[in-house]
Amino acid sequence: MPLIDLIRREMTTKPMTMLVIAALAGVSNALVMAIINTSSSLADEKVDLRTVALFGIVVAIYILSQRRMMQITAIEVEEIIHRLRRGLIETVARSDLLPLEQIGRSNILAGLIRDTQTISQAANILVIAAQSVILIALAMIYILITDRTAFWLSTGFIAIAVFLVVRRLIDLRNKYPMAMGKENLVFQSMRDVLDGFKEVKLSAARRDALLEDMVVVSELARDAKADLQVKSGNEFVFGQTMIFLLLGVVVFLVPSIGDTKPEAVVQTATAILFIVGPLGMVIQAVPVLAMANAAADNLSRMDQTLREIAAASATATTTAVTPLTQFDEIRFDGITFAYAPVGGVAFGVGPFDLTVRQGETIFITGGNGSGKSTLVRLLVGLYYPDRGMLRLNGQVVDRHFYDSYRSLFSVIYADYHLFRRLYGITPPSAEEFQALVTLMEMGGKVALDKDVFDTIDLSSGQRKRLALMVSMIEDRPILVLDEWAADQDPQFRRKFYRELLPLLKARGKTVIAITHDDRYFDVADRRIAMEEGRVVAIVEREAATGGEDVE
Ligand SMILES: Nc1ncnc2c1ncn2[C@@H]1O[C@H](COP(=O)(O)OP(=O)(O)OP(=O)(O)O)[C@@H](O)[C@H]1O
Repeated sequence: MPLIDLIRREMTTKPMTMLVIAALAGVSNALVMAIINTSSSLADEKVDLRTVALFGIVVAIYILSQRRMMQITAIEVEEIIHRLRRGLIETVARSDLLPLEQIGRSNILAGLIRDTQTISQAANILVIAAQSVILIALAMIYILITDRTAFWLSTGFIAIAVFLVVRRLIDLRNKYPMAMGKENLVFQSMRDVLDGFKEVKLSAARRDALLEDMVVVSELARDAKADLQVKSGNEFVFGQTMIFLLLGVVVFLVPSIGDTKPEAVVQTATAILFIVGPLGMVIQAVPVLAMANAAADNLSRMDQTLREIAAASATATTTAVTPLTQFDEIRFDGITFAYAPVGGVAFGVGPFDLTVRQGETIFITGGNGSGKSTLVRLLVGLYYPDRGMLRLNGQVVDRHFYDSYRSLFSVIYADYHLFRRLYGITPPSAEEFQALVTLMEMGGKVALDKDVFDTIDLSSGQRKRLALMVSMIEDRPILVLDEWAADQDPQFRRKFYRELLPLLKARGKTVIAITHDDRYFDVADRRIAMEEGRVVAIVEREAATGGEDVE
């Protein structure tokens, strides 16, 4: 069972310790019942102080052991979930981009948020159910000592009830993952509404269509889950009915067979009444267990997939990566790459035969979908070539060297993510940061407190400037920019091409920029023109178009 495997694999408290504490709580709970039961049947006699003292001790043991049990469970479960989350995030961080894109963000988030929460919420119910089992077992022993006939009848009855309930619940087992799958779809729709909120807000037609779609998936999830709850509820009622029948048997049938004394009937009936609650808990816990099990299964399968992806990436992330601070030359020899086919058609790029030398400013140009970003992803080591050789300073870059290789690049993707913190980057001095703010014309817009920006709520052009500032602080040998200037105003765009790129070049940086700004093509040492995944021209030092760079 995935949940049990998960708990056994991850639990740090010894199972024996758990068992002893659970048994203590269960036994003390049962003893409370036994003392009350025995004393109440002797109600006409004088109160025995020793019994009262024993009662007090047993209650104290119950309080201590039950609290300890709950405490251990809460801490253990949250620790397991913490480690699971951490493991998943670490594996995600070690994985390669392409397979991660295929799993999809929604699925990874569902695992990280919903499934871990399901397990966390189930933990207490499961502990109480486990204790209930102990309690039921002890009550049965009590009944056995009190009256054999009643014991065998009760055992038979409970066995049949448990068998029937479990068999009916097993039928429901496969429905849990299905219901969760339906909920995943709701989760994706929710993300659509939240991520696309601005688009949704502006179009009533889009909003209505999206909501309609969401209502359909939500209704499917509702029906699947309600169906489960109703069936689980029926099982609960069925289980309780079995108990009532059992009580009936003990009270009406037991005295007429065998030689059971009337007080034994009372004691047995009281003991059975006492286990009504625990039996209900066990029955209720079965669907919870099934849900937590499905969640654990989902998590372990995702963990397994992610681990396989991470292992296949075979990069050196497990060992410390020594960042490369310089290079002479990167070479692409006959490199090709193709995406997995979409609709039967696979987009491929290459073969590329290219060289990037230290200090060069290179532009990559071409129409939409011509493969520029794909080339950049190959260049910075996010995608691995299907064929061909990647060489750094003449040495072949094999997969084990990719992490070091990637450390050459600072990249601002078209869909870049701006972090509020300078994660993994040594913060600049106040003077250095101020100089950057002035250079990027960001005065009064952003401040750096140690390694945290006071805000990243900026205009899209300003956010791009801030991203460039971060790259300059990061100070890696190669800066890759994907249409960086696209959302800059004409003046700053001009500054970018005419001042910033030459400045970076003067500082010895290699810049590779995807651009459509043809009036500035002369800034590049080389321009690589692409069409349909292939390089169609390499233009060395283009002539300036002449005239002012006015847009
Ligand atoms: N993650 C992906 N999975 C499958 N195919 C993809 C993926 N990303 C891109 N493609 C395919 O690769 C082609 C080239 O995409 P790419 O992003 O490299 O183009 P581009 O030249 O950068 O375009 P643009 O100027 O529009 O940014 C696309 O037309 C698409 O068919």
